[in-house]
Formats: sequence, structure tokens, C-alpha cells
Amino acid sequence: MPEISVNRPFQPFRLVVEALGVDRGGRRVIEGIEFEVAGGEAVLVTGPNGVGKSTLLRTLAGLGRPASGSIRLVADGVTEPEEIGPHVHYLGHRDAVKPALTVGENLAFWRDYLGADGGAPVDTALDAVGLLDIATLPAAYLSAGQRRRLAIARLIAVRRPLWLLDEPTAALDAASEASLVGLMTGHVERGGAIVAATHLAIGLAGARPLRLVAGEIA
Ligand SMILES: Nc1ncnc2c1ncn2[C@@H]1O[C@H](COP(=O)(O)OP(=O)(O)OP(=O)(O)O)[C@@H](O)[C@H]1O
Repeated sequence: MPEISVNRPFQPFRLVVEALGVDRGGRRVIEGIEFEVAGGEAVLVTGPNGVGKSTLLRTLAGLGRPASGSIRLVADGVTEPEEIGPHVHYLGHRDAVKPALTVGENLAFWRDYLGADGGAPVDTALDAVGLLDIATLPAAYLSAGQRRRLAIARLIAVRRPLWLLDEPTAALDAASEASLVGLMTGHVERGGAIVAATHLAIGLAGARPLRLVAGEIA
């Protein structure tokens, strides 16, 4: 993987989750979740199917409202006044790829939409995930693993301190998985934070486990 030039460290910050409860379909899915993750740390959320891992990540990303409790980003001892959304990258199960645009156009669209400040140029990010050779291919033709790699290129092209990754290694081959783990390691080393939901062990050194059982931290 080529060296990414965007290696500026992040300012210290913490994500603070207190007494979080979330409902889905009128039912309390997660309850009483409390944890913190600071810049320079990673948390791996595990647990059986349907326990609420995706629900937790979606809620942290601001895609669903908590039924109770709070989610705060704290920097310099002060809670960030605005919503968390502008500070996070959320990679969900769906990769949000627009099939009619080319691979390069998809990434350029995200850079424009999410804000390119401090991120790597489109070609650099595509090169890092091995998609530069097919930058002009319509994204409709991408395989599942290539679509996921395009979504991962967003992490490189748009600089954000907190990464929320839902099963990030799904559909990736061994080499792509290793390069994603390298990317995650670099993010944490630069003072970024990661919360990732995963069934498979990810070899991310120093990551803290957070196991959910029956919607609560085990
Ligand atoms: N839109 C929805 N409406 C109603 N219930 C939902 C909705 N989305 C999820 N749920 C329910 O919320 C619970 C938690 O789902 P979630 O997807 O967060 O689990 P998960 O731990 O990520 O599962 P998996 O390991 O299978 O990905 C499940 O019981 C699921 O059926």
C-alpha cells in the first residue's frame, strides 16, 4: 500500500456514551450501555446475531435517536456543541455506492459532500485500496469486495477523527483485510478512534473488546 500523505495527528478527544438505550420497531434493543473511547483507542463490539451491534453503531453515528442516555464528543474538556455526525465516518452494511457513477466519480462525490479538507486526493485513496486501475469503471460492475474497498477509500479521502465500522472486513479477501487493519492501525496511531462491530477476530493490536449480550454490555 502506498504511503498516505495525510498523516497529521488529531487533536485529543473522547466519545462518551452514558446509559444509552435504543428502541427499534417499538422494542428496547439495547439498554444501559456505558463506555468511553478516546482518540488513540479502538473498541471492538462483539456479540451474537441480533444483539444490537449495528443498532449501537447507527445510533453513535447519529442515524437513530437514543431512547435514553447520551452520546457526547468531548474535546479539551468541553462537549462539542454540534451533532456528532460531522466528526464520524460510518461504514454500514450497505456501502452507499452509486451504481451509475464511475468508481472515481463516487469517491469524488463523497469528498465534495463530506468535505475534502485534510483528506487524500481521489487517486491516492483509490490507489491505497487497489482500485485506481478501474477508476473509470461504472460502480455497478464492482464485486462485493471491490464495493467495500471503495467504501473504505472514503476513510482515506475524507479526514474524520471517529470511525464507526460495521463488519468492515465483510467480503474482503485476506490481502484487503490486512490492508484495512493497517489503515485502522494508522488511524489510531494518529490519535483517531475506532468503534468496530465484528464477528471475526480482527488483528488490531491494543483494541478493547466490548461484548454485548441481550442488549447490554456483558
Ligand atoms: N428497522 C427495524 N425495525 C425493527 N426491528 C429492527 C430493525 N432493525 C433491527 N431490528 C431489530 O433490532 C435487533 C438488533 O439488530 P442489529 O442489526 O442491531 O443486531 P446485530 O447485533 O448487528 O446483528 P448481526 O450480528 O446479525 O448483524 C434485532 O432483533 C433486529 O431484528
